Amino acid sequence: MIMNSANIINAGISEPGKNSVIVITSLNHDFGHGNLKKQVLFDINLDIKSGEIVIMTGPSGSGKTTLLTLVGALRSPQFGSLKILNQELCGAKDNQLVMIRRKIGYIFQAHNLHRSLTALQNVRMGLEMHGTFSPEEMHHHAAEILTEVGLGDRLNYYPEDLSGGQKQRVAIARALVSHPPLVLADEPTAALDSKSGREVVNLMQKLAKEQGCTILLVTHDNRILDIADRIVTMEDGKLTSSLR
Ligand SMILES: Nc1ncnc2c1ncn2[C@@H]1O[C@H](COP(=O)(O)OP(=O)(O)OP(=O)(O)O)[C@@H](O)[C@H]1O
Repeated sequence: MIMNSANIINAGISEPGKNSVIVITSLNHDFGHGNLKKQVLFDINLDIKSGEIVIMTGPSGSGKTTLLTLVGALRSPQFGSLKILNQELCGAKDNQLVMIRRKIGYIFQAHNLHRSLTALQNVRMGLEMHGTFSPEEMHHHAAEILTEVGLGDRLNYYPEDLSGGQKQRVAIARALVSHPPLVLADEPTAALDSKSGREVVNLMQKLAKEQGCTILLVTHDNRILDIADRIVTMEDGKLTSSLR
């Protein structure tokens, strides 16, 4: 593992908020209005440091995906405080949410690859939205990270010609190609057999540690808990425990 400053800082005792990528304070969230109003998150407090891999587990319907989408700036927080990379998302304007999204890599259960694009073209998309790379640079970086995830001989394959594990590896390459400081993953192994699931999380862990990025991963898969630096549990909309 390549040690970077983030790992070294995390090895010691650190103050709340310092070197934090995610700082959540007294966060509540409701769905619906009036009689249909339902509170799904209650007084969430969480501080995740740079370079940490945190797994969130908990029963179905407990609020994990809701919290992940709030952290990912994919829905707007209503009450409390949610700071991602020092940007407050409560009350943030749309363009501020868009800027934050560019700094986050997303990996979902269903890989969400574009069927009409090759593996290489799908990964390139992870760079195109930044608008800072030439076509040659995008090609080079996409081919390089696909080779790193073991798909150097599948660059021009379409998703339908790849296995589930290979598709998820393309999704990981797409999420990490721009070296985002934060990666959010929702059930990344749910559609995979245990061997492919293990390969996929090992790969996420390796790339994340090399790049020094922070990962927040939601899973029901007990077989992958060992990759976490910390495990937090959601129950009935409350974070009930935090184990290191
Ligand atoms: N868009 C929505 N509108 C209304 N209610 C919602 C919405 N999204 C989620 N909910 C409700 O919020 C609660 C939490 O859902 P959420 O998907 O966050 O749970 P989860 O822990 O991720 O579940 P799972 O493990 O099954 O994915 C559930 O009761 C769900 O029905």
